[in-house]
Amino acid sequence: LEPISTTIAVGMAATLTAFLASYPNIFNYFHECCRPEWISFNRTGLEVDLENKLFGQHIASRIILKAVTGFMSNDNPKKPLVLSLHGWTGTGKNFVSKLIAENIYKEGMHSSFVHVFTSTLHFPHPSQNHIYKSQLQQWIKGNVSNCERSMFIFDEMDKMHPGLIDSIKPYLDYYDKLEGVSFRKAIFIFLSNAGGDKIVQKTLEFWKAGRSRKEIELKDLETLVTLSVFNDDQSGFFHTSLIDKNLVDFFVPLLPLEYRHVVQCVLAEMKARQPQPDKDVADKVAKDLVYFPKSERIFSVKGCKTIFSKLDYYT
Ligand SMILES: Nc1ncnc2c1ncn2[C@@H]1O[C@H](COP(=O)(O)OP(=O)(O)OP(=O)(O)O)[C@@H](O)[C@H]1O
Repeated sequence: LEPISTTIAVGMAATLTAFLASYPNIFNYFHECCRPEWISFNRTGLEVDLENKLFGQHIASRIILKAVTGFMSNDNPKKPLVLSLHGWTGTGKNFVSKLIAENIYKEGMHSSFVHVFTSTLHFPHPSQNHIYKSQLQQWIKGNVSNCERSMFIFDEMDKMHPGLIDSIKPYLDYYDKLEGVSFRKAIFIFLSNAGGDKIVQKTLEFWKAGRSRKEIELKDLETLVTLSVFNDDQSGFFHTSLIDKNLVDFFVPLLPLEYRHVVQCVLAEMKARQPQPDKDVADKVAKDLVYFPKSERIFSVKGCKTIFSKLDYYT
């Protein structure tokens, strides 16, 4: 009979060998790298997250699940995935981008393959646009050559200078390779408030007609949003040919949030902080927010945006 210590040692050696076989470079196990161990799409995870964590956005949930699933399950996409998310403030545009990132990258938004640009923060001075342009192009190219499954999120896209948007256009197109780099597996997500007022108008129309919000379909909003974005001279999309060249694969409208959605947001945040969420406190927080339009007071002016700091005050 072998001593127990020998059996354990043999077992450990076998485990170590198997481990080293799957990780030829042990460094990759601990350090994020561009490999399936770190980047792999979890469709069920995204579906469950959209269902349970994103409130009041039935259209966005459906499009995003379909778009991301289709793209990530295609090993040879013809172009990068380009999503343009539109909606009123605090309706979940950044939040849903985070859910996408978390279900693709093990490190979620902290992944070194997820890059966020905020127009007013990263490109504040129009006079520097020529510098921003080449920096942005170099940055995108460098990151995609490092990892083709990179994700780029552009926040406040409506405040981005049209020239800057134009400079990233080639990367969104159907090119096989650009200067030796293929961009076809990258994901670009544009976030903006552009078209948000049209989405509000339509949602209000349904409400006034006594129709359920869930009856609103993408076709009720898509043309409205693209037209208003395209014709809005305040918007960065204006003058750019992102829209007329069909480089955006999906326009994703986010609906304005109602009182009941705000309550859901507060309860979700409470749950994250303590095991027993308190519905009365959630109601109090939601009641103290401002709702519009003035006569009907249906939609939260700031969506779910400010509730987190308010919650500290109520608990
Ligand atoms: N539809 C939603 N469902 C669940 N939580 C939401 C939703 N909308 C907003 N939230 C919560 O509110 C926070 C702020 O929302 P978020 O930053 O996503 O808004 P936004 O649409 O990007 O706003 P802005 O246009 O002002 O940038 C999120 O981190 C999330 O916790």
